[in-house]
Amino acid sequence: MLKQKFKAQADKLGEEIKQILKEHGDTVIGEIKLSQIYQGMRGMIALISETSLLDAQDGIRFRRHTIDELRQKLPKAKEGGEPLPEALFYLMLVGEIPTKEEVDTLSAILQRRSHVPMYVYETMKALPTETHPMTMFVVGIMALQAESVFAKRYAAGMSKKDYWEATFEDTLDLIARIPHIAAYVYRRKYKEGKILHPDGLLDWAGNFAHMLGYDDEEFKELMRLYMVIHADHEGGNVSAHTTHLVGSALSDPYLSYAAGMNGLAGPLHGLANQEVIKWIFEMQRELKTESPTSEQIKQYVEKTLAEGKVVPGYGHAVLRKTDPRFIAQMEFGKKHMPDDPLVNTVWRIYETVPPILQSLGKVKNPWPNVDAHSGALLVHYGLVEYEYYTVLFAVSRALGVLSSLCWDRALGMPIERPKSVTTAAVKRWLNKEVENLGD
Ligand SMILES: CC(=O)SCCNC(=O)CCNC(=O)[C@H](O)C(C)(C)COP(=O)(O)OP(=O)(O)OC[C@H]1O[C@@H](n2cnc3c(N)ncnc32)[C@H](O)[C@@H]1OP(=O)(O)O
Ligand SMILES: O=C([O-])CC(=O)C(=O)O
Repeated sequence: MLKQKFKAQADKLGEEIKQILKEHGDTVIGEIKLSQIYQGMRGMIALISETSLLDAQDGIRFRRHTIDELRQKLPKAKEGGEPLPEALFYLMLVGEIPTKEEVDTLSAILQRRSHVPMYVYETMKALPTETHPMTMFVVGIMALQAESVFAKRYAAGMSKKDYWEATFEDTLDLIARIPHIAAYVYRRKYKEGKILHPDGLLDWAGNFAHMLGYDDEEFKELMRLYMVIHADHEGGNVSAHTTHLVGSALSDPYLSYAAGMNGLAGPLHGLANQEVIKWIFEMQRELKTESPTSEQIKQYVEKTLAEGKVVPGYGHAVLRKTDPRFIAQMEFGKKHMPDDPLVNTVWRIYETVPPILQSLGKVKNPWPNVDAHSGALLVHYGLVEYEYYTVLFAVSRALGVLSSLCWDRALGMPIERPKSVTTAAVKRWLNKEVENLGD
């Protein structure tokens, strides 16, 4: 059983960590420059996250498997198709690639746990329809928090040794229920509240596509790919770090995930996926063409920069090459919609933007990230409501941040509380008025 398998892996790793710390706990792993504490802690190794690891050149690896490898090795809904996101969740939790049978069992477990109480829908319904989909979504998650096993058991006096199990239960419940909340947000906001019933025979992402109202088999494949590639990006990104941080106070998985998703809703992070399509639509409107030329794109990019704005979908805090998640989506586009004008515009932007950003001399990574591509694929299938795109990202990110939270509690991670200092304290230290920074 998945739970027992996870616990056995966690116990094994817990022992190894104990030993590592016993032998090497005092080993110095690097030095911190003053600039780093003013500049977003870039490059500082400060966290442990077991589910994935980011390489600046090669991109994300989930348990050492690249996106390419996952697309080949993970079980699929159909021959030659995209990997099943449940399989990635299993891999992140247990560290092993599951068999198709194991994934099917997990899909069935998620189906069984997917009931969302009526009051959660009523809470979301109370919001005006103009409310941003991410706000509606997080309100839904917060309403659902009343269901938390962790919160109930903690209130009843749960022992530390059981935290992992309560977190595991909440994680499975949340992953099962999140697509239902997300689909409700879409149908309520954009489809006059006409809710679609789940299809119990479909996998997690296939059923999500169905509940959104997209039964095209190709769209279901896109959802499977989308849910895999957005799931995790090691531990330091805003959504993963926030979920981990809030969870470290023993806030339950509902509270922790909701907190992380409020971070995902920022335009420099997950909201960039809506900003990209908004920016392209504005460009098309302004230039009065569906397919702007490279020269027209160049001028529009220069205008964007002159207005003091960022080019959405480009740049990254860690990556220094084209995001392999962008490439995976480009491959999907080449296979399924090579002549789509909007998708072709995204590819022309890819040829045009990097040299312009490079020429600024300050942008550390001029290449596209995951968000530069995702919207165009969705528009192709008719999902044009770009304000909704970050909710899709949030559904996927649940797989990574919640499996990480299971690891946090299973490994007995403590409350996170780094030290901060004031600039006055920095000045006192630089002037040698005090011996240690922070005194
Ligand atoms: C899923 C994800 O979260 S992926 C990221 C999604 N976000 C985006 O696509 C938004 C556009 N990109 C950006 O704003 C940035 O590249 C970030 C937020 C992703 C990374 O930020 P940083 O690590 O600070 O980037 P970097 O060190 O390269 O920034 C240096 C300078 O280049 C600028 N810069 C970086 N990327 C861009 C860009 N795409 N367009 C214009 N300027 C940029 C920064 O704003 C900064 O300018 P400043 O010194 O005047 O403040
Ligand atoms: O790694 C980051 O900082 C942002 C990102 O691409 C992600 O979270 O998917």
